[in-house]
Amino acid sequence: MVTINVVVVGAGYVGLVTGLCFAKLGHSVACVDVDESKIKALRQGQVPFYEPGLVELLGEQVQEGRISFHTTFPEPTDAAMAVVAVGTPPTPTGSADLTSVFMAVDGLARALPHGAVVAIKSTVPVGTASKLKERLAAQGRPDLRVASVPEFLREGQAIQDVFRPYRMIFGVMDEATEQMLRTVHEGLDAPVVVTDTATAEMIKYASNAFLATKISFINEIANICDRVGADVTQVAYGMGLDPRIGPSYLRAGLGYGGSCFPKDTRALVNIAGEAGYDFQLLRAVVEVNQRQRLEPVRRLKESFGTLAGRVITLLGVAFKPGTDDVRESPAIDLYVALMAEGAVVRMCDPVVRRVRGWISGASKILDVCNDPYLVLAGADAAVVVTEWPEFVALDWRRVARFMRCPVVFDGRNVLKPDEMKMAGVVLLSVGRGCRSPIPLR
Ligand SMILES: NC(=O)c1ccc[n+]([C@@H]2O[C@H](COP(=O)([O-])OP(=O)(O)OC[C@H]3O[C@@H](n4cnc5c(N)ncnc54)[C@H](O)[C@@H]3O)[C@@H](O)[C@H]2O)c1
Ligand SMILES: O=c1ccn([C@@H]2O[C@H](COP(=O)(O)OP(=O)(O)O[C@H]3O[C@H](CO)[C@@H](O)[C@H](O)[C@H]3O)[C@@H](O)[C@H]2O)c(=O)[nH]1
Repeated sequence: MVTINVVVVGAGYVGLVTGLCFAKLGHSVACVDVDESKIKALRQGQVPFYEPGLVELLGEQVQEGRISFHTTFPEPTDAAMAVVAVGTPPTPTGSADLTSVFMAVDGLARALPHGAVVAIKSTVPVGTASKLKERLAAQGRPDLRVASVPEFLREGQAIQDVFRPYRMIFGVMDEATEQMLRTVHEGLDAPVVVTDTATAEMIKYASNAFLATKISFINEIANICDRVGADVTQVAYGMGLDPRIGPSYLRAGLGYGGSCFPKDTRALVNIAGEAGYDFQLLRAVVEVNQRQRLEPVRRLKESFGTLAGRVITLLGVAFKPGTDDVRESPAIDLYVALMAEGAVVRMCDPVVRRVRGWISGASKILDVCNDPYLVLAGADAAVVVTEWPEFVALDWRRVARFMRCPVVFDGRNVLKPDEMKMAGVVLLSVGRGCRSPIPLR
């Protein structure tokens, strides 16, 4: 195999895991990040976020001497390929903010040797690779080759997704770039789709938008199930057995969160709008998702009458299990909405320790407890926001005894109704056929 020198710009979820993957494949990797504390931690073998298996993989590759961490570009570098994996957060209008991508590419323009490949892994609007090519040419670097190599990893299982991807998309402008990408990815066993860069960029957005659509669709079905007395978990199972539909992304609940689906769906609505097209379907997907997050507030209000003074415990703050990422977590919207109703809100999560939330127009740091029994004691209701196995495995009989009112809203449909009934819990769920308000003491 050929060893390639690779520079990875951005050492977050995507950059770090990608860098480690290339290192493991035998390449020599330099990771660059502007965040000094992140680089310092990585040099000490610490991963500044929670991702299963990453600390071990980092330790192994540092030991092998195949990966190094920097706060500035090694200038000039002999890297034949650079990967751009910096953040592309949403602007207030919902489109992707490309400031970090431009900074990264401008840095690479000064650092890379002749003919190197600049592979964009950040999720960027369709047409960005072409614009970056022009930007590089304007800086006297028409020789640099720009590619779009979107990333599809899921947080919480990032290593598995990067080492065993469902597919690899190589958006290229010439054959030499395709060849370089094939060489660098040699050893990964997945179908390769070679396209132009705009198509590759669209594959990324369309994939996320489609998965988000499945989620909003099943949440709509769930809301109807509640009104007509059907069980959405069985509906999803029955639907998913049809291979044309498939079982994945049909778990009804409090909707999607995280750093990608919310941002990328809004960005695609914007991309369409800027191209003169109204993406009606996706706009509805976004709207349904926003409404779904607050379903527990409506349902608890129906039952309690008012939430003023009620103690409500949110079980789960991370946007999904297996990560400490709280970006766009439904828990934060729920916290704010419950506080606005006058409730006393407590939060619990096995890995998140604190979270920032906008309360009454001010940004506040909110503490998160890691002992569910502590925050459930004396509570009037609990909401399962994140389906951590720790919450499913609670001694619910014990919990029901020491909650003031043993009401649990299962926002992820992970608790077993029969077991909860036996434990003495009043269970509310999403789409399992119980819409009528349960009058509560
Ligand atoms: N997180 C995911 O699951 C995921 C999956 C697929 C694609 N993506 C996309 O990949 C991109 C990165 O996402 P992430 O979650 O890894 O972000 P992140 O915020 O975890 O990491 C981005 C890193 O880039 C660094 N950075 C910013 N500007 C820089 C610069 N000019 N030079 C060097 N470093 C710089 C930041 O300090 C940060 O450490 C985004 O576009 C995202 O949409 C994310
Ligand atoms: O049936 C389902 C499946 C997921 N979710 C929610 O959807 C969100 C996203 O979940 P997941 O896809 O597992 O997490 P991410 O790490 O955000 O990964 C998505 O976003 C990444 C960033 O673009 C992509 O790379 C991945 O392919 C894509 O799955 C989470 O809030 C989940 O709770 C549901 O509500 N129901």
